[in-house]
Amino acid sequence: MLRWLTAGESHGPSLVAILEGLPAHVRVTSADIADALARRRLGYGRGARMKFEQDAVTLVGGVRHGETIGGPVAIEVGNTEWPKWEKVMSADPVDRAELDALARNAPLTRPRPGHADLVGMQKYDFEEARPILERASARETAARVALGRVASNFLEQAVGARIVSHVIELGGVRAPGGLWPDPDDVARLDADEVRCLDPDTSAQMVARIDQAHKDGDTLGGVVEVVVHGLPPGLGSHVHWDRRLDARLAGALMGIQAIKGVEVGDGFELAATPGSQAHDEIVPTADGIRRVSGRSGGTEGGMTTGEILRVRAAMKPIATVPRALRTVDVTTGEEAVAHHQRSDVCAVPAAGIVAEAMVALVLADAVLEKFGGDSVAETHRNAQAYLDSLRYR
Ligand SMILES: Cc1cc2nc3c(=O)[nH]c(=O)nc-3n(C[C@H](O)[C@H](O)[C@H](O)COP(=O)(O)O)c2cc1C
Ligand SMILES: C=C(O[C@@H]1CC(C(=O)O)=C[C@@H](OP(=O)(O)O)[C@H]1O)C(=O)O
Repeated sequence: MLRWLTAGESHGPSLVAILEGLPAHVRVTSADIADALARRRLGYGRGARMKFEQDAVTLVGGVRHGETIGGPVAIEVGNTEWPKWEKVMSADPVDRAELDALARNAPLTRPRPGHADLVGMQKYDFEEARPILERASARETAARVALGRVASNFLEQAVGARIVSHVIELGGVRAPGGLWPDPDDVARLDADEVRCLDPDTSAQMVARIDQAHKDGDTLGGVVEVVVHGLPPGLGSHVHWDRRLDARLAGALMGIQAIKGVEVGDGFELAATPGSQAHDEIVPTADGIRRVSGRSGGTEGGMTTGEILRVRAAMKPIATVPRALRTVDVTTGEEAVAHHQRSDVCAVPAAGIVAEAMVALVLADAVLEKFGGDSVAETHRNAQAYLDSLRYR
């Protein structure tokens, strides 16, 4: 079983992440993790913080000379904004007068609609939103992306699976259907301002972001994660919580601002007659295959061995520059929500986070099926299983 946790606040000294249960000899370096984190910072429409903050990666445990050694992998991602927040976010008590003198520490009593602010204050008994928004912030996704890179290195080395994501909709602009990226498209996608495969759609998406920026508004969209090279039989039909599609959906919905998930053609299938909705099975020189990929590569909660395809819908950024109505909780009077700075759109970054979540779920499912205390053992077990399928 693969277990993982993250901790840390948006303006704290660092985020920390632990991945436990990975076999030994997974090749991974700090440069790999820094590379994954750099991909998460890409994307047209992100706010000022992405430009002046760096992700400072330290591999704290579980890796020696570029390979995992079987113990928990611990990663620290430093927040380079920390010096400005040292007093406001200090773990130890700080003199009250000193805190009151800091403009940065002004109490956030006008909770922002669409954020965890208000309900978090009610639930955790705080008079202002700072302690809530610090942890609710999607800054935390940097820690997930760091772990996701370790998981995706494992997947590639153990079973040869490779993950890629792309943006298929942004601010209502949709890419043409049926474009599924290949792992070799990653560099091209990363070079595109909105990580969209189709250049014309990409230009329209960028124009839509510019317009939203001018209007003091924000945008959401849809990302698709595509995985090539998975074996059939990850997950199981036998129980709801072992179904791979349920596990993927839960992991994707666990990303900040994700409000919908589809597996394969998802909602569109609901409107399609059965004769055209399923993937027919045929014999080929490559073994038994499906002629289409509408199901998204799962049947009965298990991978089919075809391309896995899942989508996640992100709501528009909730800190809207043209601030929304709220209540000042100190007076109970109507007010406008806090706004300092914000992303106009973070859909391209959400795609990188979605890749990480999918990698973590799949790495867990691979280990559940094939086990192994070294990557070579996982690989041998997977290969023996694939060999046994030759006639099925
Ligand atoms: C990569 C990424 C970046 C985000 N950046 C912002 C941002 O700059 N401003 C903002 O208001 N929300 C941003 N969000 C979304 C909020 O974190 C999220 O909406 C908020 O925590 C409330 O959670 P909920 O939308 O899941 O209810 C971002 C989300 C992601 C995945
Ligand atoms: C810092 C990151 O994203 C942040 C996520 C976020 C939010 O509310 O979720 C709000 C913004 O932070 P701030 O309020 O400090 O400007 C984003 O910059 C990051 O992704 O590394």
